[in-house]
Amino acid sequence: MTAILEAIGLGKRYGRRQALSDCTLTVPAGRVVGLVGPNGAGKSTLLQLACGLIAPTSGTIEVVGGRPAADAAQLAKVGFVAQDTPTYTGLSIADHLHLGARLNPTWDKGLAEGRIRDLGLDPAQRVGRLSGGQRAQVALTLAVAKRPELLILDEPVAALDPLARREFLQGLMEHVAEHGTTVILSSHLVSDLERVCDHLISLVASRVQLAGDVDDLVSTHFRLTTARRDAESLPKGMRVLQATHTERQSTFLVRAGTALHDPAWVLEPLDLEDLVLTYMAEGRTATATKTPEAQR
Ligand SMILES: Nc1ncnc2c1ncn2[C@@H]1O[C@H](COP(=O)(O)OP(=O)(O)OP(=O)(O)O)[C@@H](O)[C@H]1O
Repeated sequence: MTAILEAIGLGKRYGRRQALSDCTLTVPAGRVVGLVGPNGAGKSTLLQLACGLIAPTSGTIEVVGGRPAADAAQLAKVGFVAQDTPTYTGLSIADHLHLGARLNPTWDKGLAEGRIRDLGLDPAQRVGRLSGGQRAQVALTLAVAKRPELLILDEPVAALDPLARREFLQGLMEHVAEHGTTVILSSHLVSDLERVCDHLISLVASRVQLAGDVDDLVSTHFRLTTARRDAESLPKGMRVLQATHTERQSTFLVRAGTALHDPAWVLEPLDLEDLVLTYMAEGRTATATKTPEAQR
């Protein structure tokens, strides 16, 4: 497996606030990676460290074989669309494309102009007059026309309506299919991620809680329903993430390394949304049980 991002003990602290802690992570190349986690979990911090906008306070990070933003060649390998899809409101779309061409040695003029045309946008239009969805598309066009090896998108669809979101993600997937770009995409919309991602990273309370291929994660997580019993009585090797009980019945959300067979159990696979929410809830409980001092 070729890694496109490798972090070892990566951390970022702002004064007394730890934004990211002890993050050790390998992101395989050629994937569309979903980054999830509750507000303030450290997603933007990790993405900004990956593109070199901020420097770590501990540990190391390498992207596409080098230190983020180390030099012009390294900058050219990574495309980044920040959370607020920044653009110059007073400039036209064509001005943005000219700027992109001047600033990026690997600029693909045909790709940029073709994308704007396919979107039905007028290059003479001032970007400040575009809708949020159209502005997001312009920002994505600027990032992909660099022809980066790694494309980092920080909640690019957060402000878009469901149709604009679908179109944005469709455009992204078409680009990935054609150019093989690795994408890391943060979002709170797990159903969107479920459609486009094949690898998932979950951050909770500044720490990596879960990382892996979506297929592997989905095939090892289950909802298990049985006659009422304690979690401790389940076989070893099964990790119980959540347990609920009625008078007669127990339901466990579990992670199991091997296939589960017991005629007394009803097993259902967890979809990605259930899985993500279960881990988030588990992370919240763990954080809540820490002392306030330990959380700082
Ligand atoms: N420039 C900064 N100065 C001080 N604290 C910061 C700064 N940037 C982020 N933080 C803090 O670091 C933590 C992680 O923030 P971050 O923006 O990475 O979270 P996030 O997971 O992207 O959140 P959201 O989903 O709300 O966008 C938060 O507690 C935040 O307040």
